[in-house]
Formats: sequence, structure tokens, C-alpha cells
Amino acid sequence: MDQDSGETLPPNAGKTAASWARARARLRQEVGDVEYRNWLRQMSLAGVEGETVLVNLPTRFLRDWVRDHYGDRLRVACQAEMPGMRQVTLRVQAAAAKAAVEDEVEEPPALAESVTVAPQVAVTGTAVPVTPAQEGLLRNDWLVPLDQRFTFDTFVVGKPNEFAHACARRVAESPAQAGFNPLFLYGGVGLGKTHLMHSIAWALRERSPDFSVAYMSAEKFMYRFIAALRSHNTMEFKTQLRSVQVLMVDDLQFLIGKDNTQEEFFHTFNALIDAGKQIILSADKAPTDLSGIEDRLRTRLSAGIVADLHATTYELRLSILQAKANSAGVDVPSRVQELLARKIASNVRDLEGALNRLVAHAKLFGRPITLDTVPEVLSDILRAHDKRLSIDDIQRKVAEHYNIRLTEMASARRSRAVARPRQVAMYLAKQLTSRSLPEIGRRFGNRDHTTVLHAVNKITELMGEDPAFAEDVTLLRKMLEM
Ligand SMILES: Nc1ncnc2c1ncn2[C@@H]1O[C@H](COP(=O)(O)OP(=O)(O)OP(=O)(O)O)[C@@H](O)[C@H]1O
Repeated sequence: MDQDSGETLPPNAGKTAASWARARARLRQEVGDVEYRNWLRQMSLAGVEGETVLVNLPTRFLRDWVRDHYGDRLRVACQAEMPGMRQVTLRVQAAAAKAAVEDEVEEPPALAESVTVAPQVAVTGTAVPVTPAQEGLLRNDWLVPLDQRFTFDTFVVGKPNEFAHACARRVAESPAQAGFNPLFLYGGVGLGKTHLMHSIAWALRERSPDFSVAYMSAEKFMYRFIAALRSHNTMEFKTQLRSVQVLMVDDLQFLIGKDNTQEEFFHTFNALIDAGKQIILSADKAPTDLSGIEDRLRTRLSAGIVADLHATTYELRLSILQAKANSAGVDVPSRVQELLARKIASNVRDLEGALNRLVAHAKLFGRPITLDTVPEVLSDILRAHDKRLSIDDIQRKVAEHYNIRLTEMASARRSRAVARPRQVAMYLAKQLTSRSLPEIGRRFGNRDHTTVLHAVNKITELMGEDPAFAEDVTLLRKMLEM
């Protein structure tokens, strides 16, 4: 791949390519498969120049998109995996696409936890002052830069996250207060844990720029610890870590079963707490449910405040979409927002990914976002959320939509308020399932197949006459299809 790009790689090009593959795999793990496939898959390594990694993308649009949305994370991944690299330059080169896809690494290489461990040097007590050189290391290499998008201003608060948000605000206002140290945030994938942690760090830095805040993933913690062990440099590792005023470690579940790293983390944790520093942690589970974490560490994790980020509600998803659409400066019709909020319920990251893609599509082709563009542009995301439709599902959704009782689907009542929704449900059952007319009739209170046929024709006719009604039925259909 790299040779095709016409760049000269250094003599150890094989090693560089392997490091690049690891950097990409790391990024993929971080952003998730869907986003990676959408935006990052077509990156290819063009070479390295001094401390700069040169990366090609096939179009200007993609280059700008990657720069604006993934620039920091890409740089961090390259810094972590490509020794000596400090920055990334993104360029446009059409030929890059195919080779990059072929060269793709599916799984990130495993990090070895089973290294020979030198006898532990227990460091306790207050932090040791750091030298300017160490300070430099801390600033430039060791710490993950904060994502500029993740601030309290951009965090949308709703019932499922209000407690976690309030705790985060409190810690940002007065760190290391009794009762709030450590702050342990937990919740499912993509629900805003990292966003809140970065928000705290930004808020602290805004108030006093010299405040030293270390944010890193648990994986990074382990990675650096192992590197320190290998180079017999554990003292420096400890000194660096213990010099910060706030330590944030994300995705703590990564430490499960990694006994040596846990041991080191435990010492770091105790030293910082004893020295009156604030610790903020995140994981996908509550401390009590983190099996595979030593009991004594688990107990310490719960000693401050534990706050749960619950699964999002429809209302919260809708508010998040509205906020993100506003800040993207693109008109996303409320029908489309409702559709996405209803259908992409798994996590905010997926929801955001879907919106980003719609926005990008609209900008690229200069076309407005409409209900019709959604299945066209998001077919793969929708497929991932796909399910087999049953007549029950259709009846339930239609009844809910028109605010009638589910039993009316099979009742004999003929008033328009219930008969029309029933006809819509029959129509959708015909369109969206492979059931025959008699089968559909049976499921709607043993009606005759001619009644179903009449309903299908009637709804088709009404849709032709009344655009508002047509839009309503189309929305229902899309919600069911997604
Ligand atoms: N309440 C919210 N308001 C605005 N954006 C949000 C909210 N919750 C999550 N997001 C966005 O969703 C995306 C995923 O959030 P984040 O990375 O913080 O999730 P996470 O809980 O750390 O996930 P993981 O477990 O995968 O690390 C981010 O882009 C974040 O900005």
C-alpha cells in the first residue's frame, strides 16, 4: 500500500506499517466499527517525515471530515503506536482508497499482560515533584488530549443522566471534596461517560490553566505500566502519575483479570487519595459488578460517589439530536429527528453517527434531509437495528401512534377513530410482511380477506389524495422498517 502511494518510507518501513496498522486498529476500537467504516477505513499511510505521519484520504471532503472529527484521536493513536511521532498530516490522494481497505487489520494486536514483573517498589505518601523533562513527558506524550467537543455546554441533561451530570459538575467546582472522591461513573457503551470526564477536565482547566489533570484510558495505563516494567523505569512511571492533581481513568473494566496492572493501579489510587488528589473513574459496570477486580480495590472504588448513566429515553435522544442538529447548522426536520430517536435507541454514539452521516450527505450533495433520505443514506445502520416484523408489532405501533387501544385492532367497532388506524395497520401488514390477505384478516378479529383488500386500496387512495396523511403513513412505515 505504502509503496503504491509514491512516498518513501524509512528503512524500517515494515515496522512503520505495522505500527500504523496498530494505530488504526486502536482508533477503530475507540470510535467503533460503524464510524470507522464510514469515515476512517479509507485512510492510508503515505509515509513519515521527521515526527509527522503522512496520511492519505481519497477526497477533500473525507480529509476535512477526518481532520475535524477524528484529528485529535488519530494523532493520539499514532503517538501511542508509532514511536517518535508527534503529529499527523492529512492529505488528499485519490489512489489511497483501495489499498487501505485491503490492508486493513481486523483486530488490534493484543497487549501482553504476562510480562516478568520486577519486585514492586511501593511508593506511598505525597507526590514527588516532577522535573521539567518529566513535565514535558506528562504534557506531550503520556496524557490523552481532551476532546474539544466534550464540554458541559454540549452535554444534554435528561432524567437518565442528571445524577451523574450533577456529580460531575460538583467535582469540577470543588475537586477532592469528601464524599465525592473518587467519582465513579458507570453505564453502557456510548452513554456519555467519557464526555462527562472530559467536561470536568475542561472546566477545571478553564478555571486554572495550570491545574494538572491526567486523563487516560485504563488500557493506556496498562500499556505504559508494562513499558515502564520493560525498561525498568517504574519509579518514573509512579512519579509522573502521582504528580497530577486530578487523575481520570476511563474504561476501568479493561483492568479485569490484569492482576499486575491492578496492583499498580491500587497503589497509585491510594497514593493520590492520601495526597488529597481527585480521582475520577469510569467503567461499563458498577464497582460491585466488576468481577475480576480484586476485592480491596473494588471497595476503594465505591468509597466516594458512584453515579450511573442510565440508558437513554426517547425524550433525551430527541433533545440530543436537536442540540447536535442545531450546532451542525443544518436543518433536520423534526420528523426525521423523531424517526432517528425512536429507531436508534442503543446508544448516543450510534445516534450521533447516524446524524453526522445525514448531515454530511446533505452537504455533499446539496440536498435537504428528508424522511426519504434516511433509509437511503443509513441503510447499513438501519440494518444493524433491524428486526423481523410481525403483525403484532405493526398493530402495536399503529395503535400507539394513533393513541387507540391495541384491542381495537381486532374489535368490531367501525367508528372512524378506530377503523382508519385499523385499516392503516392492515395496509402496513400487507406491505411489510409476507402474510396473505386471509391470514392478515384473521389477525384483525377474523375479518374476511376482502376487508383487508378494501383497507389496502382505501389507504393507497387516501395517500394519493392527502399528502399529510401520506406522510404520516410513510413515517409509520419507516419506523417499523428501521
Ligand atoms: N447527554 C449527552 N449529550 C450530548 N452528547 C452525548 C451525550 N451522551 C453521549 N453523548 C455523545 O455520544 C458519544 C459517545 O459518548 P462517550 O464517548 O462519552 O460514551 P462512553 O459512555 O464513554 O462510551 P464507552 O463506554 O464506549 O467509552 C460522544 O460523542 C458524546 O459526545
